[in-house]
Amino acid sequence: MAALLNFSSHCTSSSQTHPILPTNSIPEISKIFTNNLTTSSSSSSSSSNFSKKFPKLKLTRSAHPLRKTYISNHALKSSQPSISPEKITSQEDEPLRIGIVGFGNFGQFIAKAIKRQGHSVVATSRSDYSEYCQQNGIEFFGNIDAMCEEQPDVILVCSSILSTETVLRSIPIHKLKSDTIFADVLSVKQFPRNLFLEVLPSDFGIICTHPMFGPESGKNGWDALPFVYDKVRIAEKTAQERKCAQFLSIFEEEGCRMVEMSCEEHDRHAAGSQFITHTIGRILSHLDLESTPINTKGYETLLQLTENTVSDSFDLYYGLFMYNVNATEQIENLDRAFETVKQKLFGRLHDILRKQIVERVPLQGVPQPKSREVNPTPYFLPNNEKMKDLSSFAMPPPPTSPTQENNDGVASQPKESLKPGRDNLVKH
Ligand SMILES: O=C(O)C(=O)C[C@]1(C(=O)O)C=C[C@@H](O)C=C1
Repeated sequence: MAALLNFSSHCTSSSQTHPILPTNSIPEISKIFTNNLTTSSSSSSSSSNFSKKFPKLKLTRSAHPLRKTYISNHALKSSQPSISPEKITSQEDEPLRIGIVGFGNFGQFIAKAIKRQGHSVVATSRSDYSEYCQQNGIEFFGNIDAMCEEQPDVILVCSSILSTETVLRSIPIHKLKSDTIFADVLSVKQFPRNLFLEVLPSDFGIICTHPMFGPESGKNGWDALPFVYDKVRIAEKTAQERKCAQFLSIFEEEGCRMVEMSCEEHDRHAAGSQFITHTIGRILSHLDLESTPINTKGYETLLQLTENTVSDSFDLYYGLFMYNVNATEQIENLDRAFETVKQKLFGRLHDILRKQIVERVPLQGVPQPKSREVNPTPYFLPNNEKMKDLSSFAMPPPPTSPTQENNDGVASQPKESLKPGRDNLVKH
């Protein structure tokens, strides 16, 4: 186990090149990710009545009459005492200062909403985004140390799944306020939760989130799009709790459907939905599908799915697989499902063929033989006469003359040129 743990940290650490995994080690690695949950509280302190606790949010919600808050079992089961609304947020709360670590597409996409909601953003990234930040009212720092000196209330990790551990371990934690909240937006949830719990000091807050949309699917607004969150470790009745509520209100105010859910539950659902979607998209991309003049709606959907999937990085897809303990099972389910479908098709074909061969049942719609022929030849096969010389029904009969047509209307080929195989089946 220890060796495997080392292996797991190697997998997720600095270099982004991972050793090729022996297939049989994948379930073992999956177990590590689930078993390594030592201190996870995975709790949600509040929750059963989100809107009561956030009167400010209620106002916005009434402007969206169709919006519903989905409260998961996880949230309902929470045994934590509820807290009076005034202790959670107050109208006088200062806007948050949010530090985004990893400022690629996704970081920029989230930053826009944070700004729209009146909070300030500082950002850092391996690449230089200073120009973009200057144009968008964001302070950019070329190194993470300088950004942490700004002491953001929330550090929002927007790195890729594969680089998150390296990024997290490079943050100079001692420069931050002791009640800083760490949040992430990864498409997998148990992995960052366990990592945060392992690396961050116990006073630091932890909230794991997953906006179930991105720059493409959320480009026309976030209304009714699901936003999953798990308040893994937020100190109750403290400024940290208020800041956490303010942070969540960004997404609520943008119109998201807030879904409080444990990281385990998220990963189970996401493996059966997002991971399957990306897998089908990746498979289809290998078919090089092209638009035709007669596309059906369904086909258009597949083309769109393929395009969307391949425009995401392969690292994202690999992350969805490698860092979700449920993904391997889904690949296996998919394999089985494909086999079942093939069996259904070929099984039926086989039944028909056997009926013809054994029970001599003629195929519907196929011309019946002349009455003097007692035993009609199965539709697929050469007639009995011609079968005499054949070692296999795949071999057509020897020609009587090089170009003479046989009874089945198929020109015979000279014997020497015949090889057993699909192309030599008698066709009608
Ligand atoms: O909108 C996009 O660009 C996305 O690809 C979004 C998408 C997805 O659809 O799988 C990708 C990553 C996020 O975790 C959530 C959703």
